[in-house]
Amino acid sequence: MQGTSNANQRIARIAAHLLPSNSQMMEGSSMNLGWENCRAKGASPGFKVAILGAAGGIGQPLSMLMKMNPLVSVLHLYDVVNTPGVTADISHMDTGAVVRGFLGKEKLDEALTGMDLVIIPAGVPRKPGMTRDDLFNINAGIVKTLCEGIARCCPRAIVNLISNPVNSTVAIAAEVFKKAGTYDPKLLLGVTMLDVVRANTFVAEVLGLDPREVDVPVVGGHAGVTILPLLSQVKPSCSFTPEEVNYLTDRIQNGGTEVVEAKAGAGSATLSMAYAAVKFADACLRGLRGEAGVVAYAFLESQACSASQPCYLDVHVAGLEKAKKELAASIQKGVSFARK
Ligand SMILES: NC(=O)c1ccc[n+]([C@@H]2O[C@H](COP(=O)([O-])OP(=O)(O)OC[C@H]3O[C@@H](n4cnc5c(N)ncnc54)[C@H](O)[C@@H]3O)[C@@H](O)[C@H]2O)c1
Ligand SMILES: O=C(O)C[C@H](O)C(=O)O
Repeated sequence: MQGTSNANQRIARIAAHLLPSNSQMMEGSSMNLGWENCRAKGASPGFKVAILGAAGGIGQPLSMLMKMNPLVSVLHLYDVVNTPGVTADISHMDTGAVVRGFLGKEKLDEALTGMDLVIIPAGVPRKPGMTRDDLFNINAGIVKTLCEGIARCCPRAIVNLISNPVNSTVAIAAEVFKKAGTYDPKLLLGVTMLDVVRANTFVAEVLGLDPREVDVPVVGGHAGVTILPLLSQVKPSCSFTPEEVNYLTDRIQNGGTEVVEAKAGAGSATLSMAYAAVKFADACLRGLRGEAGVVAYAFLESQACSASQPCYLDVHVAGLEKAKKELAASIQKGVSFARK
């Protein structure tokens, strides 16, 4: 993730055709476990998923929703506080996944061993007046430690990274995995699905449609101007006035701040984030099991948009240069932190 091409890491299309190699590699590995081995006592066949930061504002509803996902057979809940209570509570739900709780740093490796998918909402949230980048000093270290565990215990797992600032934490994770020799850009995904969820909702409001009928591609990173809603690519096909474009772009780019201010010091988006994280995780699991045509957006390193192969976005997206500049700086900040 260096230079211009780094700034271009942004599109995520988790299409099933990208993932067969991943599935194949996992078949032969001692970590992964084909469908049969994924069977836990009392559970249906399915995937093993760990949530790191499971007792938090996002972690709790996310754990509940993942327990309801039929593709999950084993759910590991890890946090440095309160995991036993959350685990006991969630484990009483009469759905297929078996739930296990892991409390404290010494349990991290156990929580991660054998996982197919690791979702990370660990870290502190914003308060009014803060930027996501203001969280860097605390969250960078948390993400680094957790990713070192992933490299040790489940190097072929898909990682869904939620902890902010996503534009830098993904770079930190990538550096950790590179150092461990386990980095595969296809497996490391910064979660920007909440931007898509918000865009669908706000665009549907303007168009007078049901949000479930609306599909707004949102690319780029996950902070202010780095969030790039592609309003010309909305489905169903439609057009907006310049005023609508300004209103929608501003609202989508600042949706997180809208929630932070409304919560007035009690944190940032948790419930909509848990919903978005599950939507994204479900897309990953469906891709992983070989389902065709699964498409989602995330923040990742993409060779498709390198300097030598300009991406079509370079031509069409207003604000892209601004986004690239800010992304390049955020990525570099993460890289420098991880390398020091
Ligand atoms: N990507 C996105 O779209 C998006 C959306 C909303 C929030 N976020 C980010 O998600 C993060 C979590 O938000 P929240 O509202 O759930 O915060 P929270 O404070 O409610 O929960 C965070 C949890 O992380 C745990 N934690 C802290 N250090 C840990 C460690 N070393 N290992 C494991 N767990 C650890 C805490 O104990 C806590 O339970 C924040 O950084 C926030 O900015 C991202
Ligand atoms: O805005 C935040 O700090 C949390 C999150 O990134 C969001 O978009 O809601």
